[in-house]
Amino acid sequence: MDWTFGLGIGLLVWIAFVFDLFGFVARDELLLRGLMLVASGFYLVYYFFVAGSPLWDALATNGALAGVNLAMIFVVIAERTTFTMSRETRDIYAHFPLFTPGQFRRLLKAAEDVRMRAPREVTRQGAPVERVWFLLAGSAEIEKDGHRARLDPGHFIGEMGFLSQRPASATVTLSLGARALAWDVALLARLLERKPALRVALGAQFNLDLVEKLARARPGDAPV
Ligand SMILES: Nc1ncnc2c1ncn2[C@@H]1O[C@@H]2COP(=O)(O)O[C@H]2[C@H]1O
Repeated sequence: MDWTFGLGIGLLVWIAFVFDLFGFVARDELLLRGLMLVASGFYLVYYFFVAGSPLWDALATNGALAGVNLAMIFVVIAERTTFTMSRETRDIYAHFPLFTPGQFRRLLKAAEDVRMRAPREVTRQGAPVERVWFLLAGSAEIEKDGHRARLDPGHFIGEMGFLSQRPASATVTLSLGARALAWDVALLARLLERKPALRVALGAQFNLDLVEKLARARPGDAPV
């Protein structure tokens, strides 16, 4: 095949070099990977045509690298978008605006989705918090020092004890038919240790939840 175009097949290597160069200065992982993938394409064409017969070793190794890069591009896209989430998962994700889709998937994977077949006490005032809960549907009754209040869906339960490493500040009972996500505190702590970005996101989400709970209370309200 005639590759001269007046410039020679070596032009492909220079074009690939420009894409690689822009890739190396890109700060965004997806952009970097995309540019490197395009560069790989030019290299592969070059290796195919540069000699009398294709340079199979170079084609195989560079092709494999391009394949891995392409797979990682799909992973990064999945981490950044909600494309692959079911409608139900997307509805739950709406409660977690401070998480990237990827962080949310990780958090959800560590959770148990529990539906209450009977009212269930999930924290007891003064006792250690065993699980952090997020109420998705139904309601919860909060009882503290004889005062009662209702908690609606969209709030955490047990986050105060988890954050402060103190016993539960109130007794909370989930209603019959309620649905909640539950995280074992030891497993959650381990997960957050391994994933610092997730720890930051969950910390911010807890803060937001506490602000909403505080905003509902009026000065002089009963403690719950
Ligand atoms: N005033 C309040 N308003 C809303 N939720 C509360 C209030 N007090 C306690 N809770 C919740 O009840 C939980 C009891 O266990 P924690 O103290 O770990 O975390 C507490 C909060 O999730």
